[in-house]
Formats: sequence, C-alpha cells, structure tokens
Amino acid sequence: MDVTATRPDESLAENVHQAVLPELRDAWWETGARRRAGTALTGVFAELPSLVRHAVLVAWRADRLRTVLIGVATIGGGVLSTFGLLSTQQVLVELFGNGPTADRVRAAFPALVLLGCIAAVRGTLAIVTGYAQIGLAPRVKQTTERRYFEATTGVRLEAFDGDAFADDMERAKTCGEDVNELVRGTADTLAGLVNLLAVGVAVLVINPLLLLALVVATLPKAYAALRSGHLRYAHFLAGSVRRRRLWVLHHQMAERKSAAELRSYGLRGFLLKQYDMVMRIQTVEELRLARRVTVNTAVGTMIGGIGLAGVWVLLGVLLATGRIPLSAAVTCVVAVQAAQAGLMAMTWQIERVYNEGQYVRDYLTFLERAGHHLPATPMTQDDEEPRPHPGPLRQLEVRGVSLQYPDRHSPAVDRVTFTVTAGETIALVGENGSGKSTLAAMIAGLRRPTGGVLHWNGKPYDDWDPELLRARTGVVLQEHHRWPYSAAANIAMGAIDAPPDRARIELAARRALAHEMVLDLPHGYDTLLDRTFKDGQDLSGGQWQRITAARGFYRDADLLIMDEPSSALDPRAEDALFQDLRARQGVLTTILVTHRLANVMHADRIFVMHEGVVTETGTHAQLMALRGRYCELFSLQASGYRADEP
Ligand SMILES: Nc1ncnc2c1ncn2[C@@H]1O[C@H](COP(=O)(O)OP(=O)(O)OP(=O)(O)O)[C@@H](O)[C@H]1O
Repeated sequence: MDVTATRPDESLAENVHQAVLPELRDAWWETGARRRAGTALTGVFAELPSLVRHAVLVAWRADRLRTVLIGVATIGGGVLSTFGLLSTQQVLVELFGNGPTADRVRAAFPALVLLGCIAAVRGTLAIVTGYAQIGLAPRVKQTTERRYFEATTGVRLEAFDGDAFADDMERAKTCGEDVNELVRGTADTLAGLVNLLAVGVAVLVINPLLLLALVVATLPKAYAALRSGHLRYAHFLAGSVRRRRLWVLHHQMAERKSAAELRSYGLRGFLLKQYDMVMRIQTVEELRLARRVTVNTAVGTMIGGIGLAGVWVLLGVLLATGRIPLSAAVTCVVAVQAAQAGLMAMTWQIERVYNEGQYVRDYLTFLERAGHHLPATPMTQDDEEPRPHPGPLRQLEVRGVSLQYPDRHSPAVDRVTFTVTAGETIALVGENGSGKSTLAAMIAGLRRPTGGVLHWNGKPYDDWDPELLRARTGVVLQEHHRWPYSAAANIAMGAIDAPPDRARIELAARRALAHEMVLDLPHGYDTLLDRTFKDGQDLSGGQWQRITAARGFYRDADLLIMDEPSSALDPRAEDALFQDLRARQGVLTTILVTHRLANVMHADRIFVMHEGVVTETGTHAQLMALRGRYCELFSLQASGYRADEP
C-alpha cells in the first residue's frame, strides 16, 4: 500500500481534476466570484468605500458606544501626530539654535514637555481603542453569525440539493471572524490614513517637494503589497471545492462514525491516497502562489528602494544649497521614515480590508442567495397579515403533486392525486427510489412541490400559518438526526415550544418501547446521548430509532408521517410501534412509508408507487386480489418467512 506523498507535479493537478476526482473541477457557480478575483487593482479602490461602509454599519449595529469611541480615539490620535512632528521640529530648531547649550536646552524645554504630553495622550488613546475593540469583537461576531445561522436554518430544504448552496455556505462559515477582521482592518486603515495625513501636513509645511518624493518612494511597494493580497484571494477562491473535499476526507478518516466501516472494508489506503492527491494539488497551487507573490514583492521593493534613494538625494541637495535648515532636514528624515512606515502599514490594512471584504462579500452573497430559498411566508415575526390557524385536520388533499429534483431528468413524484380523511391510516409502499419519501416530505411541508398543490382542510398549505401547520404535523424521518442532548431532551424536542413535561416524555417513550431502555442508561432520561462528551453514551441503531419514534409521538400531532420508522427495530419493538399506530386509526391521521409490508395490512388504504406515480390503490385485500405489483412484493416478502415454517 503506497501511502507516501510524491513530489508535486503540475500536470498531475490537471489529471486529478479531470479523471480521478471530478468534483474538484472548477464549478460554474464560482465564475462570478472568479471574475471578481481577477478585478484590476483600481477595482480594489472602487470597492473600498462600500466595504468600509459595511464595516462601520455592522460595528454601529453591534455596539454604538464602542464604535464612536474607536472612531474618535483614532482620529484624535492621528491629529496629535501632526502636533507631535511639529513639536519635534520645534525642539530641534531650539537645540540647533545659537547661544550657550544650557540656554538652548531651556528654550527647547516647553516643546519637549508638549511632546511628552502628546505621546502620553496618544498612548492613552491607543489603549482606549484597543480596549474598545476587544469589547466590540464578540458583539460583531454574534450579530454576523446570527444572521448566517438564521439563513442556514431558515432556508427551504431544497436549498441543500444544489452543491452551489453548500459551497456558498462553506465559504461564508467563517463570517464572524471575517467581519471582525474587516471592522478591525477598517479602524486600522482609518488610523493609518489619519496618521499619514498628519505626516503629510508636517512634510508639506517643511517642503512641498519632499511630499512628492515620498510618494514616489512608497507607492511601488504599496502597489506590490496590494497585488499580493489580490493573488492570495484568487488562490483561496480557486481552492474552495478542494478545501471542502479535504474537510470531508478529514471527517472520513478521523471520526468515530466511519471508523468501523473504514477498517472492515480496508479503506485506509484508498482514503489516504485521495488525501495525497488532493494535497498534491494543494501544494502545487501553494507553490505557484508563493512564486507569484515573491516576484511581485521583489519588484515592488526594488522600485521603492530606488525611489527612497531619490528622496535622500533630494534632501541632500536642498540642504547643500541652503534651501532648508539642518533642523528641518532632521525633522524631514523623521517624518519620511514615519510616513513610509505609516503608508506601508496602511497599504497592508487596505489589502486586509479588501481581502477580508471579499470574504465578507461571500457572506453577503450567501445571505442574498439564501434569501431566494426562504419560504414564501417569512419565518420571522414581522409578517404582513397573520395567517389563519389551520385547525385540526379534517381533510388532506394531494392535487396533481409533482417534484423534480434539480439536474434529474424525470420527476421523483409525478402528478400524484389523492385525498385523506382525518383518522385514516395511509401507507405508501413501492420499490427503492419510487418517490415515497419525496411525497411524504411534501405532505410534511418540508419540500415544496414543483407542480400541483397540497390542501389542508380545503385551503392550500400556503394560506395557513406555517408554524401552526407545522405544529399539527409530526414527522419521523428515515434519516433521523442523533441530537447530542439528553434522552429526555431528544424526546421533548418533538414539541420544542412547550416546556418539557417528564410524564409526557415517559409516555411517548413507552409508546415507542424506549422507556425501559432509557431507564437502563447510567443517568436514565438525563443521560447525554453523545459519546464525544464526558459521561455521554451511545445507543444502537434500533435504540436511536425508538428515541426518534418517541419524539414523533411526543408531538401528538393530528397528522403523523412516519418514514421507515422500524427499519432497525427488533420484532418486539416493531410490533409495539405498529400496535400504537393502529390505536391512532379512526382518531388521528397517519401516513406510513415502509418496506415491511406485513405492517401495512391494517392500513385503510395503501398507495403503491412506481417511478413517481401511484400505480395501485386499495386495501391489502383489494391489492392482493388485483395481483399487481403490491401482490408480487408482498408474496415475495411473505415467501421468505414461509420457507422457514415447520
Ligand atoms: N435530494 C435529492 N436530490 C436529487 N434526487 C433525489 C434527492 N432525493 C431523492 N432523489 C431521487 O428521487 C427519487 C425518489 O427518491 P425517494 O427518496 O423519494 O424514494 P423512496 O421511494 O423513498 O426510496 P427508498 O425506498 O429507497 O427510501 C430517486 O430516484 C432518488 O434518487
């Protein structure tokens, strides 16, 4: 098994892109972002105002007091820089003046005291700014991340079907840090700008020619730094799919969930090889970036160095021709060095603002795209008109409902029509991929049909209050989530808006045959169901399924949709579950999706699905008499049992 990394090879990147890992190819949804990454540097400056505006707005919304404090302290510190430089010059003028040394020192004393005071105030302002920034950061992070999570949890389920959304979401997931960096970068840029203006004013007062020379000396390096930032962003952008792949590989190789299967199938070598391949591309790209950045910086530094030499020559000429006094020349050297350091720092800050700004743009784009996936009715409270309460279910109509997944040729569900009356138990059966779960998800309101409409008590779903409609529907999903909370919380999450009720939790657990099993756990209902935490416990697949069924029962909904609720249950638990479901018959409505056909014999009606279409409808007896697909599937399953009969 060869698990060693080989030397980076640029053609390899292409091969792997094309043949081995097709998901690493460039994706269409990144085209717009790539174009942005390729923007000329003038575009950087064109974008800065809007980025700065965004940073200020976010900071203002997060914490007004600290935002104002940072702004005032930053501008105040910069203004003091001008006075600092002018005081320095005053000190030098006095020290280089005529007369005995003691007199000259005495004359310079007031300016020296002023210089000391200015330094003390500037130091204090810097401390105030730093302290305010520390307080601002968590608030900015919360404001930003909360919007992100509101979007990720609010979008319709369909959003997750396209990989473009997943990619957008991945790029925006560090938004809390990115926006904070943008805010910090903006504050530092403002500080740099004010400082630079201060130095500029001081140099201008001494000699306007020096200001020109200063610009020539500093701009090439500044341009190179900006360009390098640009290259880094383009590199980051190009690698987003690769990073996602690496992230997935990390999880596959360093996670408890996959550990057993990884070993039983001997997948170690395969996964390590994939990791090596992705990392080889990563290395090639990193080296390419490093080369471009180094060349860029070297050229900028060289031209900047020539410019700086020019400044010193000019200063020498001015001094030699007596056009400026020695004290002004010394102040000028101090100012030039301060200006150079200031401009470089500011360039770095502009680069930072621009780069972070791109990540923040990704975040804003994600929010905008997520907005297109939000339900028609806003999930927030500021809805225009409160929609009516749907009331207890009397009748559910599925009218010509279809759903076509993106990038699929044929619909998963194709113009299905039927009506369910309250109290009925309906079973959806059919072979794998026939559309049962998709139809169940639409009835549960988790997915919107791409055709047709669903009616609750005679009105389309959209006409009712969505939250109240959801509250009347319980869903037990085939792919249930294992929530890392206590057993009690896992069940009580079935009706999250109500305060948890222990008696109700236990009743729901008993109905799913989970009560005894939970009591056997080290801390009973308070046992944390996650092994990765201290004192946490893990459950078997079937035990998890019992907890999931209990969660469904806890909701006590008018309409209970159960998608393969017993696939991992032992016969006793399965029997208990279906007995409980039978008790609902005639009172509450149940839609059951299952492959265990023995469990649907008691259903009021059975819908047989094939390639998205309902092909047969009836009771068990009617469908058996029909001798169609249902009869065939049922007989096949039953023969497996009969073969073992004595
Ligand atoms: N998120 C999705 N994106 C694209 N296609 C999907 C998605 N989910 C399901 N499909 C496709 O839709 C069709 C119906 O899937 P569905 O899960 O509804 O079938 P099912 O009858 O519940 O299958 P099973 O018995 O295996 O659970 C299948 O061809 C499936 O590949």
